[in-house]
Amino acid sequence: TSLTTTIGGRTFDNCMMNAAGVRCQNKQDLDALVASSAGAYVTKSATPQKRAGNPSPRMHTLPKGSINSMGLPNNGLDYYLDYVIDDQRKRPDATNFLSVAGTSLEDNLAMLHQIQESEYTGFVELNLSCPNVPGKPQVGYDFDRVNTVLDKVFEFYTKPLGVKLPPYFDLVHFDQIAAILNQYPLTFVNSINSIGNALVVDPQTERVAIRPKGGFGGIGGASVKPTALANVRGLALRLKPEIKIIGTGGILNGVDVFEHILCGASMVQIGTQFGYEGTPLFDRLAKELREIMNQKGYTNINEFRGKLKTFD
Ligand SMILES: O=C(O)c1[nH]c(=O)[nH]c(=O)c1I
Repeated sequence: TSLTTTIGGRTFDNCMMNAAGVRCQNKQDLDALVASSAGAYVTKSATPQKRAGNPSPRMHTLPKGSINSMGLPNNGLDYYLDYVIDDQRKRPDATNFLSVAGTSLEDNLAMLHQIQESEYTGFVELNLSCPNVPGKPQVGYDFDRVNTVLDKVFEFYTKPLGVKLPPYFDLVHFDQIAAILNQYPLTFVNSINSIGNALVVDPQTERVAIRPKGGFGGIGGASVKPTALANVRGLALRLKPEIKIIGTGGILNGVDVFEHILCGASMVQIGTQFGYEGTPLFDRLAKELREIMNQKGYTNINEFRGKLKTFD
């Protein structure tokens, strides 16, 4: 049973990888992903300069997932661009993802110009959905800003690029965001980012769980899977077929991977659970997905991608 998948003309021997932000901030993390059975890696979302991020405690684990308000801590674009270019020289046949999350249009354009001029030939994931930079609304929830950003980007950027989107909660919003995205030569769309600005309370101490923003942060893990599947399916039904979908959110087991692919995902990313389990996760998920595929008689993931049934 094959878990290979193709996006933007690049073939990945495994349809599973990490989600940006989790165990991908420094060279050691990324080397571990390279050494793992993950089909690719994505780097921690970069800003032009190194950032310390929000004050701790800024991440808290829950039985049903996690809450975080990291605040975009990262080593700066140069660090990650150097890493992916060095890796590309060593492994020219591998395709990976460089995530960028400027806190302004100018920063995003400056970073993409730098990447465009570089020898990097891999994918860029433009993060339009960081919920945790105080005072900075998520671009993904302002449709005019999404249009403006993509207009400006595709004036000059010619390498394969996708966007990381926040979860939407209204079918009209699926219609609106898909109508915008379908106008651009996007290689992929990654859905979903964490469910932003949730609140976790500790009833013992009667206090919030994390320090930044009065305790408000993005939720990941098991509890977000129904929202993640809805967004993957909602976009799969609306986006032009050349825009592939990366499914992220609520993946703990092989069955969750299967469900994301059934809803239309070509690749899946794992965040919260990868944070807990580390790279052995990818071996476990592949084994579990293969078991499901064998039971159902599928030999590759193309046979069931997007084949979710409805009652009608
Ligand atoms: O707080 C973060 O660093 C963060 N946290 C998230 O849950 N999603 C994001 O895109 C980011 I950039």
